[in-house]
Amino acid sequence: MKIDKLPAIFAPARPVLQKIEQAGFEAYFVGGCVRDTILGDPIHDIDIATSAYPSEIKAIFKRTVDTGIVHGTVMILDHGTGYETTTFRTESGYQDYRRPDSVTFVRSLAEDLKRRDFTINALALRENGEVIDLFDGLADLDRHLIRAVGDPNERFHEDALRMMRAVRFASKLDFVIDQPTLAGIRENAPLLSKIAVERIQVEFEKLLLGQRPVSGLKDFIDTGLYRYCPGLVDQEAALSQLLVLNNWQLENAQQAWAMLCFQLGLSNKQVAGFLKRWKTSNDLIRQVKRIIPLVAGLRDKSLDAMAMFAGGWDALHDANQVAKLYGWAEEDPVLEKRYQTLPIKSSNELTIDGRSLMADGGIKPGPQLGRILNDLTTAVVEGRLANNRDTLLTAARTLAEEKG
Ligand SMILES: Nc1ccn([C@@H]2O[C@H](COP(=O)(O)OP(=O)(O)OP(=O)(O)O)[C@@H](O)[C@H]2O)c(=O)n1
Repeated sequence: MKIDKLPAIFAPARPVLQKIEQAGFEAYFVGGCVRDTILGDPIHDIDIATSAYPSEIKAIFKRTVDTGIVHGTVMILDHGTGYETTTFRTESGYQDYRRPDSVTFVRSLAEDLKRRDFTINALALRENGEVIDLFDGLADLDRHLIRAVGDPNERFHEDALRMMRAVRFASKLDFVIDQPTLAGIRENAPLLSKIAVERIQVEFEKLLLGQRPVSGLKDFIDTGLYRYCPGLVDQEAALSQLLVLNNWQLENAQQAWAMLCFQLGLSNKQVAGFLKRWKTSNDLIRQVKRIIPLVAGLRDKSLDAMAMFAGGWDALHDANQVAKLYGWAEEDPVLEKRYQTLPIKSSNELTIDGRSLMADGGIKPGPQLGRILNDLTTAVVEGRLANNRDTLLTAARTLAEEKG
């Protein structure tokens, strides 16, 4: 097969291949960029495979960065764009830089392609648009099939993360996993426990955010992969409940993890522990902890002004997206209007603060000051007091007398 017109993103990359070829080596576009070109999906980055060793690439190009030299990867910098260029290799432990000795360089493209994970990822593309398809990857793209290249057991022993990649691609592309490949996952699932959690996390998140998460998740559960993921071993029932929800579509990582934590029934305290085991960022943990009470508020129809104020718009929007899965969401514009009509959206907007309560309201410093400030904030958010300086100072004095 020959692609007559490559997507525009390849235009500046073609001279890079030509230059490597002119130096006497082979070079091809490989991996996701070829798959996505044929599917007509957006392409994020262009990977190159070559017969040249990293030192040889570095001799050809002036500007390179050693991004993964032990794995044979050098980034070529060309007119502001980086191209990851990797020497043909056979290996186990893709991207696992703790195991650099698991790589063997080879000089043939066929050797390289046959150690790749799935047939749809084992296509190579020449600079002139010709596709090299040694394992029927084109037919599998056509029939929407995820199939290991050669023996699934061998592929999963080389890198157990590939089992997570299979379920991720099933969700992301809305493809089906071929039976022998699925059987291979079932058999080798325990190998996942050897894989760094950070790598599993990336794939699982992509699964949850894919086109058809329910299909990837079904395979994730049926093959037993979930047992080797942090905090999920006892959660088959809760995970399976997700499969009966209409095919859902989430927008971002915080929604995905909030949905998962909510579905698992985790308290806000447990959320932090669970997500730490998954090694997500602290920022994500903070966001999820804001979203979950809002989802519960939508479920219980108890979402009041103070809850919306405390959560903020971003968390509220995310919570509504999660609530959609369960049929608890409010119409987006209705929710937005409710939020927009809050008298204030942040405590910065209050016409008083701790300092003015002391200076102009005569309130003494101490815990009482904090309590009064909280009461005033709530009263303004709930529309019981106007956000007017004199009104609030008077109310503060009354509260101070009451609280004595
Ligand atoms: N565990 C892995 C990881 C990657 N690959 C090979 O390396 C290519 C590039 O991998 P990567 O960039 O991680 O993923 P993509 O397939 O490009 O997919 P995406 O960009 O959507 O993540 C894959 O297509 C596949 O040929 C592999 O065989 N085994």
